Amino acid sequence: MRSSILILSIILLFLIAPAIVSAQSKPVVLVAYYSPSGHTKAMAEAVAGGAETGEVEVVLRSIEDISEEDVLKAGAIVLGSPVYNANITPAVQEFINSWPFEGRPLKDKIGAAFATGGGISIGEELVMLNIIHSMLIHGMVIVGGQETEAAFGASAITGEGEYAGKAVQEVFLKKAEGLGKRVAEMVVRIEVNP
Ligand SMILES: Cc1cc2nc3c(=O)[nH]c(=O)nc-3n(C[C@H](O)[C@H](O)[C@H](O)COP(=O)(O)O)c2cc1C
Repeated sequence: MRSSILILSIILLFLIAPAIVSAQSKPVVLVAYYSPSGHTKAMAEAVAGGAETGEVEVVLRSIEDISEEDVLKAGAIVLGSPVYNANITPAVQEFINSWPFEGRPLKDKIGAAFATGGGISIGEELVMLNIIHSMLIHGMVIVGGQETEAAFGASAITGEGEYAGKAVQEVFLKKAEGLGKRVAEMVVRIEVNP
C-alpha cells in the first residue's frame, strides 16, 4: 500500500513539476497606468488582454499599487498616462522617478507606452515619447504597436468630437491590444527573464 502511494506521488511530481517550472520562468509583462477618470485604465486593460498570449505572466496595476520589486521583476513595462497640458501627469513622472537607477537594473527590459488625451493632436504623441525618453535613459528596449498607426505606442482620443462623452472607442482599444500582443511576443523573443 505504502509503496504504491510512494510510486503515485513520484508520478504526480513528474507530471506537475514541469508545469510549476514553466509557470515560474514566464517573463512578466507589467502593464502600469494612472487614470483618475478611467480612460487610460480602459486602454491598460486592452493592453493586458493583448499580452495574454499564454507565454507571459501579465500584471495589470495602477501605478499607486506598484512596488520597486514589481518593477524589477518585470521583463517588460508598458506604461500609460493621460495627457495633462501636453505632458505626462506629475504622478506618472513621480512613478518613473522612483525607478531604481544605480547599476541600471532596468537595462534591456522591454518598454512601451500608451496614452489618452482629450483632443486630437494636442499631446498624446508627446506623452508617449516622453515615457519612451525616460525608458531609454534606463537602457530599456522600446517597442511600438503592431501597425504604423500605433508606431509610438497606443493612444486614444477621449474628449473631442465624436469621441467625447463615450467609453474609449474600439479603434483605440484595438491599438492597445496590438501593443500588448507585440510586447508579449518581443519579451519572449529576446528572452528577457530576470
Ligand atoms: C489637468 C488636465 C489637463 C489636461 N490637458 C490635456 C491636454 O493638454 N491635451 C489633451 O489632449 N487632453 C488633456 N486633458 C484631458 C485628459 O488627457 C483626458 O481626459 C484623458 O483621457 C483622461 O484620462 P483618464 O480618464 O485616464 O484620467 C487634460 C485633463 C486634465 C484633468
